[in-house]
Amino acid sequence: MHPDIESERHSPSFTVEELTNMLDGGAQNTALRRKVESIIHGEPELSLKDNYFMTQNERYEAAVKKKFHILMLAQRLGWYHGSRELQYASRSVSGDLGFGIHHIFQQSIRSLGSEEQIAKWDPLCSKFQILGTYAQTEMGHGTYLQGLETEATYEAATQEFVVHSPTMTAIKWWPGDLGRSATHALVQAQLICSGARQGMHAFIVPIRSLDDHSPLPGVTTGDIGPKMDFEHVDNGFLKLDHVRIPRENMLNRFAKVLPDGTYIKLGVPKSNYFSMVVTRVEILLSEVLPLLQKACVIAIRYSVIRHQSRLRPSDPEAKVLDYQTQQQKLFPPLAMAYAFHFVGNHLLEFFHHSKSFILNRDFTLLPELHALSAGLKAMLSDFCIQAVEQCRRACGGHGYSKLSGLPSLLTRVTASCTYEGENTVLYLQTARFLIKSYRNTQKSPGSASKGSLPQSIAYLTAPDLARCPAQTAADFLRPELYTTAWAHVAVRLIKDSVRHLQTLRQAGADEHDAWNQTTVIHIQATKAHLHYVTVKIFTEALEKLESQPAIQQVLRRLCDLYALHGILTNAGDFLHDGFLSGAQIDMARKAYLDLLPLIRKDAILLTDAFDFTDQCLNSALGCYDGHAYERLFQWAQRSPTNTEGNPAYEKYIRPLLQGQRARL
Ligand SMILES: CCCCCCC/C=C/C(=O)SCCNC(=O)CCNC(=O)[C@H](O)C(C)(C)COP(=O)(O)OP(=O)(O)OC[C@H]1O[C@@H](n2cnc3c(N)ncnc32)[C@H](O)[C@@H]1OP(=O)(O)O
Ligand SMILES: Cc1cc2nc3c(=O)[nH]c(=O)nc-3n(C[C@H](O)[C@H](O)[C@H](O)COP(=O)(O)OP(=O)(O)OC[C@H]3O[C@@H](n4cnc5c(N)ncnc54)[C@H](O)[C@@H]3O)c2cc1C
Repeated sequence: MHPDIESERHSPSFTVEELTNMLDGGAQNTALRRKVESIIHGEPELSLKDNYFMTQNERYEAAVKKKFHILMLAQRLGWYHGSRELQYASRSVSGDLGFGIHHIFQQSIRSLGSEEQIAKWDPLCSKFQILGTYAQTEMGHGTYLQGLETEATYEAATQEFVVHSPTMTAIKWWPGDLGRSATHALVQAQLICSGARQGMHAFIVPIRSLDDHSPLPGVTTGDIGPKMDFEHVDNGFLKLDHVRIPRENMLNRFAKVLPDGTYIKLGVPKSNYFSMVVTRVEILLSEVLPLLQKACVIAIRYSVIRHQSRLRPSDPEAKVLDYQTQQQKLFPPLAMAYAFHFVGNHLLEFFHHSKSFILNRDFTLLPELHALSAGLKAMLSDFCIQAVEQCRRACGGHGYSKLSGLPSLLTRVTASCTYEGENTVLYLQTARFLIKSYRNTQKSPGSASKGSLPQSIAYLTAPDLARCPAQTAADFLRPELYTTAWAHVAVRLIKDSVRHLQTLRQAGADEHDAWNQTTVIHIQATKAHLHYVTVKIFTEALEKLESQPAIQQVLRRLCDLYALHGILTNAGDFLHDGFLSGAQIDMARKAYLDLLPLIRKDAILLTDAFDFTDQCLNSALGCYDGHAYERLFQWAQRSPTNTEGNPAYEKYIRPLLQGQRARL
């Protein structure tokens, strides 16, 4: 153990194991996770160690090999499909597995299929007798689903749908697991029946032979080529030329087509968008948050073994984590990593609660679920991307080396601002819900349509203070004070959004122009709302930790830091109407800066609590024992740049050097 990191673990103010258990949802889960990890790390086929040296083809093959190997292990050990064991196995290999979108395919069938369809397709998915992709995005449209061009035209005579890509821009582009793996695609296409277009519906289309994997007649498919990352996934293209599928292959929980072509709607207009809600919720905890947590672990561990410069001329060189600016870089990401753990869990709970109603065609909770999941997906992924980059930069030159693990975390998390809905577009969905809801509160008291507000926006009608009562820096460490402050700003900005819309409308702009010309303002309001939501969820989660005071205290500091960091980086919004004065901003800043050294004491333990194994972190800088330099040196020796000779020397460098010598 490196003494610089060992000393950080000497006098803990809380029990790391207890915090790990809490993050895992109980000690029995921690024990199970560790058992699975030890099995996974005992299998050489499941090692991540050569990942940084692989080509795109090698990454894909390695990911498929790992998936295959894990499935064989699961069969042997009795880990059933969807079990916790398999989730932990995936975490152990950092999700670096093939067939991730097969899971989305299966979940989409569960959300959009009837019970009979689920009974037919679900076991095939669970047993990997078919491999699926979720094929929605096209070359020409990803966001605007009404603009999708793929057509599924019903033919009553044969009781079949003819699925067709009529243009170049209709080619499906991006779906994961499509390029080289999938045998079936869940194709989102415009339904045309009895001559009428009915909007986007989901169809199961077989695309590759189950015998020899060749594309089926009418199917042109392949991989879309090199990407920024996600090299382990074969994102693909799919062109369909009048491919025929039986009527039963339209997923019909929310709509169906009768044999004679009559269209029957069973849900609300956007029911078929439900699969996206499901995925947005799922990816936050499995694919986005762990990347931020790992970046924090790596950067904070490295920052206690990295010495650079002196705090005082007479001192030895300081650990870089002792510089206030380094703490300012790394502790807000750490606070986010904890905040988003609670936010993700809260969203998951709300999702499970709403899902059963929605599947039974009670859509009362859908608008709130959609608005909350879309907004949180956008905000959490935006913040995680910024925070991972901050962690990378906090590691100086070594943060630019792939061997640190940080560049891969960054390029992977970067995709999350685009997939499952581009973030701007998702913020605007939340904005639409906020504005509609706020307008609803303004209807006259007797109006029939004025209902009670959904829980996440109930604060819109709560009594509001015009001025923040804080008189000292310590006041800013009161959760009710900063939660109220965020509520005040969010309500003011939402009102402002509505006012701007009204002003433009009164000036003669039509509804759509007025919307477009105010979208920047709506996004500002939406972000304030989401700040409020995350602060509120974090503070409420901590209230429940009364029985673990040491953990409550250490997390409370992170919660305070998260809330105050948000206030200070958006100070203008709080100063705008005089809710906070300049003097109060100074108090908030003092409270914030005073938190940094307190968090500093526990920083390593707070990262240890995430309990990522060294194999899973796969970082030369971030290992538990702190021996970063030794690992960097050893790992660099393994690089093909050092092991495979240098053909450029023979071809160019030698002739160049020898040619120059001849002329000397
Ligand atoms: C191992 C895994 C690693 C990770 C792998 C990542 C895999 C990635 C997969 C994918 O990316 S799959 C493709 C995902 N694509 C998207 O998310 C597309 C984004 N676009 C949309 O969601 C929608 O089209 C839109 C942006 C919401 C706009 O749609 P549209 O123009 O048709 O609607 P609007 O007119 O704006 O709104 C109408 C109305 O509908 C409500 N609404 C919209 N979406 C939903 C929904 N999902 N659920 C419920 N309701 C929805 C919206 O609130 C409006 O309601 P009202 O205000 O009219 O009441
Ligand atoms: C790694 C990765 C994996 C993916 N996996 C899948 C998959 O498995 N299946 C699948 O179907 N798709 C997948 N996708 C596609 C992804 O879902 C889309 O790329 C995404 O939804 C964004 O759509 P787009 O590309 O059309 O962006 P565009 O909508 O073209 O975005 C371009 C710009 O236009 C802006 N814009 C668009 N509409 C509006 C608007 N109404 N108001 C304001 N601004 C707007 C956006 O904010 C953005 O700045 C994947 C993408 C990636 C990167």
